[in-house]
Amino acid sequence: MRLLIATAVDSERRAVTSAADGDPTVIRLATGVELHRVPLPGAPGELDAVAAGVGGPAAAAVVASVLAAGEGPYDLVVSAGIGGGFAERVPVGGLVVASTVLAADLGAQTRAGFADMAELGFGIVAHQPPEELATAVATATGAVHAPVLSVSTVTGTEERLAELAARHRGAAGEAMEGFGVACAAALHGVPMLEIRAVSNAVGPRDREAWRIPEALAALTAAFAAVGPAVHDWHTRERHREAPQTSQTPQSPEKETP
Ligand SMILES: O=C(O)c1cccc(C(=O)CC[C@H]2O[C@@H](n3cnc4c(=O)[nH]cnc43)[C@H](O)[C@@H]2O)c1
Repeated sequence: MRLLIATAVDSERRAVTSAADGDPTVIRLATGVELHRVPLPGAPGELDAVAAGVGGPAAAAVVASVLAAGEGPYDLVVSAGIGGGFAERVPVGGLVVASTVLAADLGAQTRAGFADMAELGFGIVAHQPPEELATAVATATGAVHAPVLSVSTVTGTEERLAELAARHRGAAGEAMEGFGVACAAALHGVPMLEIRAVSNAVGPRDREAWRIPEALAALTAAFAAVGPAVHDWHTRERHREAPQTSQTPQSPEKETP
């Protein structure tokens, strides 16, 4: 089993790979993108981590290029990193595993308010990670399992917080890359998850209140714990896909004279 983990920056990538023992093997692709490969903690397989850049466009471009580069095949893509948390659902230092990955600000401003790309007739604004897997990973990591919003602008006011919370009731997290990673994974037919470690509360900008080291430590703990849940899901998926073998004994082949 092989997983591709896309973080935005190097510190997040290191937080992921440091869940495994030993130094990563670095694989430099023709594009210059670096994969940092470690054994998957707690299960057979490998994990390739890439720092794909901040924001959805960079994440989508890099993940799509890695999936096309031939280091796989990958069984799962994970968008992982720090993120904002909606305070009533998850504390700073906590984790969110996305039940839905939502493009929260991709759309148009109309006189009647915001209209998203789906309402405008331009495709989808939500990707669904495999429900059984996301639930198992949330349980294994102690994460909140709820929608995560992908935005291009980090929320920095009460007004914006209220607007997003009203439009996406139940959302627990906000980050920038999930939807881009999900688009790339979907293009290649690979299942996808998003895991966010909360570095700050979504709301009025307060850079002093960000807790990046605590969130990175939570990210490492999450990746130390996900292996068995992912392995069990992958095994079940393989059994679902495998053709049933016949129980009827085969008659011996006739020998040609
Ligand atoms: O507000 C600032 O001054 C500032 C300075 C440096 C970086 C930032 C970022 O917004 C980094 C975004 C980066 O981290 C993820 N992230 C973390 N918290 C949030 C959030 O509340 N809303 C959206 N994204 C967040 C994001 O996925 C990026 O990778 C700000």
